[in-house]
Amino acid sequence: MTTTRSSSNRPQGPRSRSTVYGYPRQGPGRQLKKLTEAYWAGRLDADAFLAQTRELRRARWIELRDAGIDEIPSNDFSYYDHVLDTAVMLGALPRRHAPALADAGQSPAARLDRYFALARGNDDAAPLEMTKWFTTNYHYLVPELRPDMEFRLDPTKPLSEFREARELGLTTRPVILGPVSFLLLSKREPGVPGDFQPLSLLGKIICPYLELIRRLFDAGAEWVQFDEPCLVADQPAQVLDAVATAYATLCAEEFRPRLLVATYFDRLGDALPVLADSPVDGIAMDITGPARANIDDLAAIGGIPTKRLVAGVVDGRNVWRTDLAAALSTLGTLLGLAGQVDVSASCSLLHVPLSIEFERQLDPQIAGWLAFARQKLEEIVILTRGLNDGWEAVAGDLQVSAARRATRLASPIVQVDAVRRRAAEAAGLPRTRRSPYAERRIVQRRQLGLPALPTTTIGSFPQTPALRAARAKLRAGELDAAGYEALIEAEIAAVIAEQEAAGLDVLVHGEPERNDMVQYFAEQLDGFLTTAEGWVQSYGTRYVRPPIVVGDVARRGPMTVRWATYAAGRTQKPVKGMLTGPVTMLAWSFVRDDLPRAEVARQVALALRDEVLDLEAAGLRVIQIDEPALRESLPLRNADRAEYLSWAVDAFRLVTSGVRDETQIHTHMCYAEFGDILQALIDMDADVISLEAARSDMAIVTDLARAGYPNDIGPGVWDVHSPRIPTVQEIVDRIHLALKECPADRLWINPDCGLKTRGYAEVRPALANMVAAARAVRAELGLV
Ligand SMILES: Nc1nc2c(c(=O)[nH]1)N[C@@H](CNc1ccc(C(=O)N[C@@H](CCC(=O)N[C@@H](CCC(=O)N[C@@H](CCC(=O)O)C(=O)O)C(=O)O)C(=O)O)cc1)CN2
Ligand code: MET
Ligand SMILES: [Zn+2]
Repeated sequence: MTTTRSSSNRPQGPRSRSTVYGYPRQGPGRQLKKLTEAYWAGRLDADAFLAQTRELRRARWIELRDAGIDEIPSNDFSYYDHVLDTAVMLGALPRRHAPALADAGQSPAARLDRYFALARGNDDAAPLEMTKWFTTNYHYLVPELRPDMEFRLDPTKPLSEFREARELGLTTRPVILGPVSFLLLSKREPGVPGDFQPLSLLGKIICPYLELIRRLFDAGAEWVQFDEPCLVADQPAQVLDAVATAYATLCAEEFRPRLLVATYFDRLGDALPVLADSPVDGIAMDITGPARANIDDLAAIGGIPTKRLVAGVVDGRNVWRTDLAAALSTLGTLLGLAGQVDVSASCSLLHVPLSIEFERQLDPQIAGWLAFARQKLEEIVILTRGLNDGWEAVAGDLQVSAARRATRLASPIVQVDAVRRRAAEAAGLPRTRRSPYAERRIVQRRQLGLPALPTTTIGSFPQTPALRAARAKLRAGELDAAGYEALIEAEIAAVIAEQEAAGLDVLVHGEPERNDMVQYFAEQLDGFLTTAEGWVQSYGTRYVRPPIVVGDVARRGPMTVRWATYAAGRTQKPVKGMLTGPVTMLAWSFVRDDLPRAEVARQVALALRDEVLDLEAAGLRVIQIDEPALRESLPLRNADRAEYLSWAVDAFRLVTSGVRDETQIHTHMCYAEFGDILQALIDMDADVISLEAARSDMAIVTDLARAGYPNDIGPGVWDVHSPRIPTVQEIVDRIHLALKECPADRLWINPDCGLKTRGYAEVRPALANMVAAARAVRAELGLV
């Protein structure tokens, strides 16, 4: 590695400062989850909840301060989601929640309940919709706007958090979702005409933002951060104009803190000159991965000599230790391109676990390769010191960093020759099924003996507290493997019986043995590490522990065959084997940074291909490979999309192309805008694809039909994200909608997604209604 040591004689200029945009909210041991769920269950009253969560915020600030972070954020904390917080702050709430608002008064308990009702719904009003936050596995709540919306600032949250931190002697930088991204991330409130564009509310929404910065200024804020992550996607001129207008207006305010516009997850592209020419005081940019293009783009416009640049050189989305020498060298380059250069992570640290220190079972050498949020703070502080005081001041740290990288690159678990050889040979494997779909479907129909409009589910059945408790006991050594497996068998038998009773056509084993659809496989594959405490917020109080792809991936042995065959042995009906696909395995893991993702995906695909063939050999005639993350991983910039889709589809086909024509391959996807990837869905050539559709009135079926989608489709007829039980009539109506666009002999009837977060009290009647609806439509059409 060659680096220039230019930063030790850095140009005269202000000293650099260390900062972050956000820190994990949950606290050690997922305190926030536990407090919130206790509050919801009535086990904790509002006062206690508020007092204890306040303590959690204090502890986070103290942690940042003690780590040596110079400029500490506030308002990055949230009880549920920061986009919802912004909507509440702006008074941008749908009408169906307005009565609750009016009744709520201003008591803290009433405010909390109203807030959680927006997130989770209540008897009177459905919640806001949840969707993926850019290319991450975090979900935000989608604000709903209408043309006549009157925004009204409620600055309680940012102001009180700012003051709480002040009590610790800290002047924080409030972090707030900026006006343009807020509007772009919102949608129309139900009932609003389709031609309404949320962005048209820009003129109105600026007023509460102006008032907010005045109020924060009065409270003593020196800087405010407005997040505009939407600027890293390709945006039309209209959006870029909106950015210019919005920030010109905000900066024209006389009594205001300085404004930092923060962007992350990719490069700024055309938005860079717009921000550079705007009067904002600082710009925060991602300087990792493809976003390193920001460096050349900055140079091309002559830098931002009058502004502050916050350089996100520490990857906020992955868990590898930063190459400190390389980062310091990058920072040295950036010094010439801005009035001031500060050091940060590429995005909020919300997307990584809290600290590697909690992984006590981990090999210390491997732990040394990893940086979770707390370790990233250390890296940011070291880099800032290096930038200010020269390389010599951090020579020891650079040495440790280099030594850790060296052990990683030389480790026998990182590169496994047999895996490399097999992956290289896989280039020659066919990627197509033996016969085209039109022929496969005939043999599959014949041997599966399914009725028209076959009914099935997406895989998981309720993950009961008893199952989770059993796994916890197994881990703690209070239950042995045999006892645990007996429990899982009993659960599978019960799930099969449930489905027989409901009258479903293609059954599943219910996934009771899986802690998570990604972690479960990662635990059984070489090359993956899993964590004990590496929780990352997925939505609200739900967390995941993303595994870490540390080395070459290979299957040790069959992973699902035991449970799949056990289930198949309990019924005459076909049972669907259930696997998580390669793209989703990568998307919901932290992936190694020393090998192209396409290559890692191919290794995972080969492992899954073996599993598929083992399931087939064991007699499973239907196998589903879930790819719910295929859409969310689509790169934000159009220019990067084709390459991604090409390897993603290739990996799926590598998993599935080895089976006989008789074996029916299903795939499943949820939470997504599929419009951009319709051709990829066709190219995957699954015999059956199930998709989320209930909430969007089956619109996906129209999209697929227009795109000429040729294979079977299972648009979800039951929105499993809501506790509501759909009626038979509602489901019949949805089937009718789907039948307008899809012939009956290619249509399946299933829920939107798995049932793991639901309870049997909902699942039982909803499945019965779903089967009754399918039967009613079959009868009506004279089909059997
Ligand atoms: N990786 C991933 N990403 C995804 C999804 C997904 O399924 N997996 N689905 C979407 C998001 N949906 C989600 C839906 C549910 C949960 C969820 O329920 N998470 C659980 C944890 C799931 C888990 O890891 N369970 C483990 C550990 C459970 C646990 O917390 N155990 C306790 C003890 C529990 C007890 O004694 O009862 C402990 O370790 O402290 C298990 O079952 O074994 C939670 O937050 O509570 C997460 C995401 C998109 N992204
Ligand atoms: C997030 S997609 C979930 C698919 C999985 N088979 C399940 O049913 O839970
Ligand atoms: Zn799903």
